[in-house]
Amino acid sequence: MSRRIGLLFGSFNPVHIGHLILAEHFATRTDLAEVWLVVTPHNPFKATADLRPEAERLRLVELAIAGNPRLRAEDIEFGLPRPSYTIATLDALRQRHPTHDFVLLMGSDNLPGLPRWQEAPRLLAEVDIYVYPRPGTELPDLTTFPRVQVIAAPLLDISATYIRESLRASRSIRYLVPAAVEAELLK
Ligand SMILES: Nc1ncnc2c1ncn2[C@@H]1O[C@H](COP(=O)(O)OP(=O)(O)OP(=O)(O)O)[C@@H](O)[C@H]1O
Ligand SMILES: O=C(O)c1ccc[n+]([C@@H]2O[C@H](COP(=O)([O-])O)[C@@H](O)[C@H]2O)c1
Repeated sequence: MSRRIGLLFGSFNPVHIGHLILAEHFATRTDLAEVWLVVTPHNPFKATADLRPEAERLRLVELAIAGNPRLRAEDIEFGLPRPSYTIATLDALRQRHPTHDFVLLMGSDNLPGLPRWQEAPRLLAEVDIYVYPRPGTELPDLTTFPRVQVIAAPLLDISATYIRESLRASRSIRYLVPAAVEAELLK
């Protein structure tokens, strides 16, 4: 039987416990065997003033998940054309891991825009998507998304932006990121 692998895409600038709690939740409380944190390189359409180099963001994810056999840091997008379209990443992952069955993980805030993603009809036809409800977003009519399943997950109201702001203001990031990540960020 193929292994079902959840994909959590993000800039992880930097990774924080919100990401980790979410990843661990899907890896241990759904039918997924593993969750891979796919580090997205720079999105050319987004501001980058305080974006750490991709290799550094990947290393922080590796530090954060060290010793957890169900989580993995994935750098496949570093070698793909930019911007990173999810369908292209999925194709590349399937080519590299033909026996795995990939599932997209995303917050409900992403759903309304999904039909405008690259090759959306093929993406929506080919892959299961687990959507976790996010406060402040309403779920659209799911009949247009037959492969979408809504799965509640524990959410923390923190973001990488909050971590970056805290660092800039020399405020504590203790417990907001794993200790090893904190040590690296404070170097
Ligand atoms: N606290 C959180 N709870 C649930 N999902 C989250 C949380 N923080 C981020 N995510 C989701 O995790 C994925 C990767 O997040 P991303 O790297 O963009 O982090 P972020 O913390 O939202 O970053 P930033 O503040 O820089 O925009 C995205 O789909 C994002 O919506
Ligand atoms: O494939 C696409 O066309 C596409 C368009 C927008 C977003 N995405 C995916 O959604 C993730 C979050 O996007 P964003 O723009 O909300 O940061 C991003 O890392 C991509 O994996 C993908």
